[in-house]
Amino acid sequence: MSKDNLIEIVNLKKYFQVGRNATLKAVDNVSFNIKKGETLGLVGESGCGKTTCGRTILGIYPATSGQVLFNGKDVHKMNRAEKLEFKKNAQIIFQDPYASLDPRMTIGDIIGEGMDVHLNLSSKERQEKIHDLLKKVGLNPEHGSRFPHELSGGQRQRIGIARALAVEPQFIMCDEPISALDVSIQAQIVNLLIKLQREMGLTYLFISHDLSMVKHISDRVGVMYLGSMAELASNEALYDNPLHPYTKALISAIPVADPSAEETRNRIKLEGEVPSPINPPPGCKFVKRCAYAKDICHKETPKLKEVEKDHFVACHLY
Ligand SMILES: Nc1ncnc2c1ncn2[C@@H]1O[C@H](COP(=O)(O)OP(=O)(O)OP(=O)(O)O)[C@@H](O)[C@H]1O
Repeated sequence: MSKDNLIEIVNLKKYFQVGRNATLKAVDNVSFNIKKGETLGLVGESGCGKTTCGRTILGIYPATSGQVLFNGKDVHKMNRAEKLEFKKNAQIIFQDPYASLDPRMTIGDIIGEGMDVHLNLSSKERQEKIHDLLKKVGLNPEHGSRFPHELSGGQRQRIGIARALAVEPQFIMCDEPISALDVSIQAQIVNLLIKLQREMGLTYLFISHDLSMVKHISDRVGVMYLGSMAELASNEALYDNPLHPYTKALISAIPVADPSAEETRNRIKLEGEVPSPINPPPGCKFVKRCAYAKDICHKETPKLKEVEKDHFVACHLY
């Protein structure tokens, strides 16, 4: 394992058994790394496997096969003590700031809960840390005695962030952390995450279907489709020089602010529905979402390969 990597994911599969005979391949042989201190964005249409991938990395779901190495240790083979340490080091920020905070607990106790398990603090230290965290995420110490229903959506997501930070993690999986928020609040939350990352040296997996927000926050970006990685590259390479036809289509659909530019730009239409991951199309699974499909594209789904330095793509055309 390279010492630059915090996380290495090798041939990860997460299959769900649905009904008696069907298998849903939510994550199907995915490999990538997350470097220390970077943000890896994971994008793709609804149901492509982003959340399942993140949850399997965190060990919330057992892997069907493959490995997730965190600081060189396999997350799915850790003993009790290692698991406890991993739970402290790898936190999650949830999509829905309304459902993810216990309405019966005060904000202070929500933030303090993880500290009680993982940090050995006196009650004075605990209180001071809660106050510091509230300030760090742009709230006041007085918010600590309030309940979630007294706060706005943006404020609640700030609490979700403070809760994740409370146990001093190395890694945070941000699972669509802004999609339930008003557009006006979304940039504030993303900028807060960027600021905290710089201050605390955090590593993020940022899951979203909002390609412009992912561009804003990520160092590298992976594009998922039907449980597979279509393309993985640096932020600049992916947005300025997308190689996979599917990535090209997704990027061409990003809304632009200028209506006159909207008329002239070359939008690649994604026709029809995403196929079911229970019954993906035969041959290359990307074929239904590929504007350039040729005869060769009916061979099996190609593996992700490096076609330019640090630019990986799974496509027969390369
Ligand atoms: N516990 C589960 N049991 C069975 N199928 C599941 C389970 N969780 C997810 N799936 C299926 O796995 C596939 C991937 O789902 P997942 O939530 O990971 O996608 P996603 O890309 O995060 O989508 P979204 O953006 O809508 O959250 C979907 O077809 C989903 O229905």
